[in-house]
Amino acid sequence: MSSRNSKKYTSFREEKLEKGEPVMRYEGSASGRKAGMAAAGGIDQGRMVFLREGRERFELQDLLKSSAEVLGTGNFGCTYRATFPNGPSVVVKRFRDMNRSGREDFEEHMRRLGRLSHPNLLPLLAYYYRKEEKLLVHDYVPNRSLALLLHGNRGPNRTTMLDWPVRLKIVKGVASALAYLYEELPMLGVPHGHLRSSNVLLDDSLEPLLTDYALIPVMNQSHAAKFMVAYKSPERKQIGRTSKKSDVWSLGMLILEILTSKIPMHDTQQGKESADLVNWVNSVAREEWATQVLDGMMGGRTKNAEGQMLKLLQIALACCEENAEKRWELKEAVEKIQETTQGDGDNSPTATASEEEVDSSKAGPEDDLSSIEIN
Ligand SMILES: Nc1ncnc2c1ncn2[C@@H]1O[C@H](COP(=O)(O)OP(=O)(O)OP(=O)(O)O)[C@@H](O)[C@H]1O
Repeated sequence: MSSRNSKKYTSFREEKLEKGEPVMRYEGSASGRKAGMAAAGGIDQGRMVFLREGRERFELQDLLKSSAEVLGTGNFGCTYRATFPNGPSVVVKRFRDMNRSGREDFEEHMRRLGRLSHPNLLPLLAYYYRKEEKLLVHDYVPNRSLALLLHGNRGPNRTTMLDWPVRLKIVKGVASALAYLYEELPMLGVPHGHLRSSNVLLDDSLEPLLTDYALIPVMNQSHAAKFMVAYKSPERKQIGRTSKKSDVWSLGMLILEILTSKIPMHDTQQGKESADLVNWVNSVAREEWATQVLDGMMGGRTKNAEGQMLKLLQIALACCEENAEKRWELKEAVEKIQETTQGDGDNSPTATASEEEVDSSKAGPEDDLSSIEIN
């Protein structure tokens, strides 16, 4: 390295950091996706702060020495899976645009997030603070994300894993975690802020675990405005600001995605053709919803399944109401979702309906929906 270069960068890794590129040392795996965290240098000041009792602790140096796999590069930085020799895997997410607050406020917010505890929230295990960059550490969730299962695997696995009871369980779990966030973080303008299918992870029993929640208060505002899902809500476009109801809109979009297996517009790459899910559903005649809108791969029709799917579709559309004033509060949306199966009895895949029962459950979506009030 020339002296000019060595003056500018003390190492290859710092050069990468400065250029805003993901920093890693490739170890020559066939896919090129295995990387050593060892090279993630330039982050060796500061300390790793753990937020959970009873969890195995490690230092930043251990993390840097672990073997790491890049899970993806999202809008905020790179996300790695780091595996310790004889230890568990953790996920380390690197954020560069997280300087909205000073260190004290940042740490206070992290402690607040560290105290959250809900079966459908992925706990924040630890964080690392450096002015230029923050690391957030969570457990690795082997089933990865709902986005991957819905859109990344069109094979037989998707049919068997994401059947209707599982999708309903995911919707209910997400709703319950959101309700918890709203209760615990009433001081936040938008308590989740980035609800999308890649931030819904699935545990071994396919229970949903929300991640990337409550980060708006610490994200640089311009970056949040450009990339966070809450900022894509109609009110942000109409009146230039988000509100507590922005998460309700995101929830509606997520439910539409779950029911149709189509990717919402805010999640598609620029230039890639896509349909706005709300407009698309509304463009299909109601009598056709069961056959044209609902993902046929949900399969396993139980006695009441189709009626429940259509109820949930109506609820999702109500959550996506353009006018935020008229849109439900989160509490109301969650109640409607939890009521979806009320009085329907067993919804397990074993309670499969006979052909006749399935046919009769198709008898006019409006009949099935008459019991829910929208708006
Ligand atoms: N704890 C985790 N366990 C397993 N997979 C995870 C975990 N956290 C994130 N992922 C997956 O890693 C990939 C990259 O995540 P990342 O958060 O960087 O990007 P994203 O969710 O696609 O976009 P965004 O940056 O907007 O959140 C995604 O597929 C995500 O679902």
